Amino acid sequence: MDLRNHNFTEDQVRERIFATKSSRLYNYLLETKRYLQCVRGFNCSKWPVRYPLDNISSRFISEHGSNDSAASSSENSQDLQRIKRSSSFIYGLDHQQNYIDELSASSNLAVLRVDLRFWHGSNNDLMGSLEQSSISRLLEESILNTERHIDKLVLRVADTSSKILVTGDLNAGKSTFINALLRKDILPSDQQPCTMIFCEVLNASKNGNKEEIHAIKNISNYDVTNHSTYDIIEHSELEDTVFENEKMYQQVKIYTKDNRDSNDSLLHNGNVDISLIDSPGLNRDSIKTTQLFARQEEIDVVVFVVNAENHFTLSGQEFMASAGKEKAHIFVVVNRFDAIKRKEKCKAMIMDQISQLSPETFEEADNLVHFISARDMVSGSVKPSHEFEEMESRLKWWTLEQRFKSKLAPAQRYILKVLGDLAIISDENTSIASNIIKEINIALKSGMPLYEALLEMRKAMCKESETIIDSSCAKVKSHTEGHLSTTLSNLEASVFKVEWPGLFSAINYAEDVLSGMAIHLEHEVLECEKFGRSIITNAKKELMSLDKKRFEFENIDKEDNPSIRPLEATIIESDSEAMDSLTHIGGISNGLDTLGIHLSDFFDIDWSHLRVTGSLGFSAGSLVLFGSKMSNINSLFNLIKVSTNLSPRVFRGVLMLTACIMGAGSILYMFNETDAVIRRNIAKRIKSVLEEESFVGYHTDRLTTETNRAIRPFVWQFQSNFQRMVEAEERKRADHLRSRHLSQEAQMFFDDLKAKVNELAEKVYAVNANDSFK
Ligand SMILES: Nc1nc2c(ncn2[C@@H]2O[C@H](COP(=O)(O)OP(=O)(O)OP(=O)(O)O)[C@@H](O)[C@H]2O)c(=O)[nH]1
Repeated sequence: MDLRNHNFTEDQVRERIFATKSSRLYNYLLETKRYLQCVRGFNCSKWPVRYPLDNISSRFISEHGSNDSAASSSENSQDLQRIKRSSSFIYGLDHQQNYIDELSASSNLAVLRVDLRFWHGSNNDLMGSLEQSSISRLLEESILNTERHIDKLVLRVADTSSKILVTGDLNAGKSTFINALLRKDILPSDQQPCTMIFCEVLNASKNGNKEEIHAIKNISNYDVTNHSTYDIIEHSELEDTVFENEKMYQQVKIYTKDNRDSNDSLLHNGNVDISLIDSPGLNRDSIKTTQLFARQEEIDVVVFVVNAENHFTLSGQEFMASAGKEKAHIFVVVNRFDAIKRKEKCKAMIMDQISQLSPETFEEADNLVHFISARDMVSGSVKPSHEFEEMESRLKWWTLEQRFKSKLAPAQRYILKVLGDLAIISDENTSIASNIIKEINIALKSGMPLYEALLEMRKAMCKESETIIDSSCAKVKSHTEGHLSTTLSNLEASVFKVEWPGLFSAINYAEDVLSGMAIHLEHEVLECEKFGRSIITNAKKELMSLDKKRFEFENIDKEDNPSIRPLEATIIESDSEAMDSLTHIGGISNGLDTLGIHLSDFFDIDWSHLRVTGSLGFSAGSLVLFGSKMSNINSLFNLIKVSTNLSPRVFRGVLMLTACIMGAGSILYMFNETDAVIRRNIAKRIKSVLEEESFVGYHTDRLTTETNRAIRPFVWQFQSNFQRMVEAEERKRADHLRSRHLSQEAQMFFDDLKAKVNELAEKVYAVNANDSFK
């Protein structure tokens, strides 16, 4: 809609255009901030946002608060082009050098640079010294700073007021000039240089329509609605405060009413609230502070008051040169012109100075340079001169005009720069993500056969390790069982070597036989234990050779599994422990330990057949036979059978004779066979005791169990080594899958961001902030 066709005044048209553009830029600023927050959130929670390394500068080049007036259409156009052509880079997991090379060809980031003051070196060193996570953290900080700056710009775009800074040489008449604009004697003025602090004059509407003077100690905390952030002073105290400033105030804000018509008033002109800031006169102490003040973003216009009698002093020249860099145009008021006699000469000299100090201002001199006498206007008692009126209307026009440049253009320019950076970052991250996905797909595909082979190998080798332990235990079992059973069967033979000392030492002999058999048995048990150890040693060797095969499994990266120790090391460390577990503790049998010599050990009595044969038996009549063996008895009965054909008398005689012979034979036999009887009886008793307590079974079980126990930990370790290898492979695959998923997410996120950034950039570019009437 063309507003000029609707009978609006020029100011109204300008204001409406300004309001529309402000509102659009306001929303674009918020949208840009949302994108930054999204990138920051993505960086924190999902994906360390990759950063073009050639944008890491050793000094943080802050774009914040940069030359607002330098914002130009051509620069914005360049930013837009930068967004459109933001290039893609090749980057992969192992392509860091490639990455750096490619990056050198990339466009530069304008705002989202990271601060790397601590780093001095080449990009190659950088990759070594800086992890991706550190760069991401720095980027996050940079994004946060950018968001904070956007917050400031949002406030600035939303702020409808404008600020005019009035500065100039000492005693040039700055305070008088402001009073003249307000038609009020509000600021103290003196012939002596007097203003010590910045005094801002604002419309009372900004303070709930109350006329008050706020003296502020800490301007950064100042809040007009919070009384604790300032002191209210009376107008009568203002002079002392401004001239002496004993309480060290940083700034004074004077809220005043301008009862004039809005067309006449500068403070409330119907469209924009304008505030005027009186500053201390320029000298060596104040010039830096005033330069800084003038550079502030909220200062829309700088009015430089020159004393017509002095022209531009050195301080004035210095200020003009420095302010000209920030604000190309300076509104120059040459005051005290009434005191000049040769006015044209004075004008020419001052114009000459301006042409050198600020050519832009000189070019717009009709609008921007005015020769006046402010003192004539104080209190509004006098009708303003034509020059003063002209200056006043030009100042109002210039202030409103400048708002486009000072408020909207920086915001527009800043948004385009941020969007340009986001486009470059999006491109880079999309490209990196896509390369990561490709590499992961290759790694997953090529790793699959290896993984399957590993699983297969684990299955076979774990089975083999179980076989080793089972066959070892089976060998120990059968050996112990067989060996100890044979030992028991041949127990008598084990003491053949014990010498028979004769009948009178039969007890000693029996004791020797008993202990000899016990020693023999223990020796045989030890033999079995020794056999068990040899089996364990073999089993370990077999396990070690299996473990070597595991360790040498092709392509398995040992560095991935640092926790897996070769089995050999563990076996060597625990060797003696494993062997000791087979050694019996205490005696080999409880019964054997308590077994003593019995009287029956000396007699060969078989109670089950009710027969007694022995060394001392000799009763033929009672059919109880002594000192004979089964062969004797059989002979006797054969003899009896033969004798049944004899007469009773003869038979009795034969019987008696036989008994005598047998008795004598038995005595003789006793002398000859006692050692064998003792051995036999003791062996029999030992066997019976050992059978009762399952001697063979006990030792067989013990050695089998201990063999199992000695080998089992190594089998477990071997199996767990394999398990860890498999788990490491599975972890690697899971990591790959996770990174692929993240990379896919990142690819989509940055693709989407790039599209949104492009779209927004077009809209921002379409706001012609530099031209208020288009
Ligand atoms: N002749 C003449 N004197 C003026 C004019 N304007 C101001 N003065 C006088 O110049 C002196 C200084 O005026 P101020 O307004 O205090 O000057 P200032 O620049 O604010 O002074 P500082 O802030 O202290 O540097 C006063 O005595 C004024 O009366 C003018 O237009 N003509």
